[in-house]
Amino acid sequence: MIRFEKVTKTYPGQARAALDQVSVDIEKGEFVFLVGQSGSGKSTFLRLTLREYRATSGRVYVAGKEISRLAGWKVPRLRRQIGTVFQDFRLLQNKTVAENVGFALQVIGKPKSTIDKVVPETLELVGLEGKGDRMPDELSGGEQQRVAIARAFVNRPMILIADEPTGNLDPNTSVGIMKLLDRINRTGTTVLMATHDAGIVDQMRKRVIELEGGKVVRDQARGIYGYQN
Ligand SMILES: Nc1ncnc2c1ncn2[C@@H]1O[C@H](COP(=O)(O)OP(=O)(O)OP(=O)(O)O)[C@@H](O)[C@H]1O
Repeated sequence: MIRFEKVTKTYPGQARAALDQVSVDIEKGEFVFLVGQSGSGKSTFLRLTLREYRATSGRVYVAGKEISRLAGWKVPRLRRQIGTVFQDFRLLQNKTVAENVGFALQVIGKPKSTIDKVVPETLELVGLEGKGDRMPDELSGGEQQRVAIARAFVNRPMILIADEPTGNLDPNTSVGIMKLLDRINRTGTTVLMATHDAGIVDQMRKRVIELEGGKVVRDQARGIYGYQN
């Protein structure tokens, strides 16, 4: 589903590569934690997967396609297959919960009848049934993250990328968010999550890929967080 072949990314003006000859293979349906100290290259890995950047050398494949060579006009189609969730939720504050989730379908041209059916179903899936008419600022942090996950998942992407999704949440709330991501993963969606949350990684026992100075230093099935902050 995601394959990096000797991928190097050097940002303009930087002497050191942010990712250095990284090779990784992630199968459909896997749940993978990406760990490593600040600056180790986690965000760069995620951004290359989304084609926000092109690799300086090497190849990045998503769903069998080599995306570093993808024509620019095909990038939106790629991104539609990848849901994204961030630490800071990134909800549209002037739209209701249902509108935030429905907007993702609206922009890809889905008819209103589909949106009216799928949005409540997805809100129910994330445990927010009945809260569609609320505004984001009327929700707790954990609930706002559930809205963000609903928005990322509403068109059933093949891949869900989560960058520190529990970074702003207390431990109990984080457990709820992880249960939800696990549930989404069980529907067949590949989940790739960058995190500094040792407790969560140790509890979930999923595959752990550790980066250090832009290199993969560990790739462990049913792994633990395993490094000191
Ligand atoms: N746009 C950019 N321009 C120049 N250098 C960058 C850019 N983005 C990241 N870097 C550098 O690339 C390296 C890897 O950064 P990256 O953001 O991928 O790390 P990270 O593991 O995601 O860190 P964090 O945990 O703090 O989010 C760092 O040395 C960083 O300074």
